[in-house]
Formats: sequence, C-alpha cells, structure tokens
Amino acid sequence: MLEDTQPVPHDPAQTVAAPYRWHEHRSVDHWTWACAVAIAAELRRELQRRPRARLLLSGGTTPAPVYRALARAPLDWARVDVALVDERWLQPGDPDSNAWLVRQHLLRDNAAAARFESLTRPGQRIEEAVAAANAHALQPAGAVVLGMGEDGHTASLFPDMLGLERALASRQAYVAVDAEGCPGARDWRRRISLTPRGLAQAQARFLLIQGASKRDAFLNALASGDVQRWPVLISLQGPNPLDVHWSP
Ligand SMILES: O=C(O)[C@H](O)[C@@H](O)[C@H](O)[C@H](O)COP(=O)(O)O
Repeated sequence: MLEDTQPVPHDPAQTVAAPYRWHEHRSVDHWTWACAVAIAAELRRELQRRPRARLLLSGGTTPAPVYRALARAPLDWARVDVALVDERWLQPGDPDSNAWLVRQHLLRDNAAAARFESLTRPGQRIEEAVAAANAHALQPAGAVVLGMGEDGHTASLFPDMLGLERALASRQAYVAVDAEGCPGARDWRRRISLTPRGLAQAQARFLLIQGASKRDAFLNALASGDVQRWPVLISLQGPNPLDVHWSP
C-alpha cells in the first residue's frame, strides 16, 4: 500500500513551495490503511523516544475508518494517551461528540488499552474544561490528526469566526470558541479547539482529506495564504512538514 503514497503528476507540492508532503491514494481503502500505518509508525517512534506517546484526534465524518484500522496496530497502547483536537460543547456520551466517535472507532481491539482524555466532563463549565485541556497539553503531542471542511476550517477554527484572530494568536493550547454564524460548525456553535500554539508543539501532523472539493480547498488555501479565510493553514506550522493524505 505504501507505493500509493508516491506523489502523482498534479502533486500540488511540486508547484507551491510549502512545508508539507502530499500523499495521494487511489482508493478510500488504500487511504485508510496508509493513514493508519503512518500514524502507527509515528506512535511507535514516540514510544521508542519517551515513556508515553500523546495522540490528538479530530472528529468529523472522514477519519472513522482510519481509527478502526489504527486500533488494530500492534503497539504498546497502554503507554498511549489519546486526546482530542477539538470538541463540540456536548457531554462525552453524546453520539454527536468527538469523544463518542473516538470511543466507538479507536478505543477497541489493541487500542482499548490506551488512556483517553475527553475534553468535556459532566457538571464542568467550559472554562474549567479548557483549563484542564491546557494542563494536559503541557505534555506535547507526538502526533496530531487533523481534518478539514470544504470551507477551509480545521479543528474548531472556522473562517471569519468571531474571535478567530484571538484564537489564532492565543498563547494557550486550547480555547473556547463560539462559531455562531459559521455554516461549517453546523448545530454546534460552542466548542473547544486546539490553537496554532497547541498544534505547533506536535512532532507529526497528519491532514486526512478526501474528494476533489477538499483537494481544491487545500490548494486554494495555499494559494491565498490568508489564515483568517483558511484556518487550515495553521496545519503547516510545526517542527516537521505536514503530511497530507488524500484520496478521491
Ligand atoms: O469536530 C469537528 O467537526 C472536527 O474535528 C472538524 O475539524 C473536522 O475535522 C472537519 O469538520 C472535517 O469534518 P468531515 O470529516 O466531516 O468533513
């Protein structure tokens, strides 16, 4: 499956100088396994370097098959801390929460031994949840899995969201956001999101996207360079190049 990660002729990385690697896969199945293998390899490297590895995951509809494949990876999962890139302001047991998605699709098979930190807890106010997330974030993430909306949002940083500038400039790893009026946020305007500051500490960043519209949106983001309009551009910031995995 790894041969499918080779660049193809219209590889955007060949035309735009940017700190990322473009991996194109011929089908969703190839994409799924290649993403899982790449993330598992990064976790394995982290576990060789440190006593524990920290993995941050996104929600959305795209990554579930990758999480199910990753859950089968033969890793020392008991030394892996799994946490979230972002969360809708919902209880962790809510089927629309990202915590629920991760429990359903990742915390099973071998990965059932991992330790999971949800971003919300019953009875907690959003400020308390953000403070707890920032305390946990003192341990830098080994790998971060990001998604992207066709509008160019990533995590819960939406284009032209009120307070986006503050979130982008925050010195904290996580902030509370109110995405009122942002169509990409759908029914969940109150959220907690990783910031560029939180993301930049990660050793490896993976952006998992599918479909021509998302590929075009990513290219438009690169061409524009405007992070307020295309918050996905924050994924390019970090010590190593971003790995973008795409399939039709
Ligand atoms: O909670 C969320 O909504 C996410 O973490 C979000 O940033 C997601 O990654 C994108 O919205 C892509 O979502 P899709 O995979 O559904 O397009």
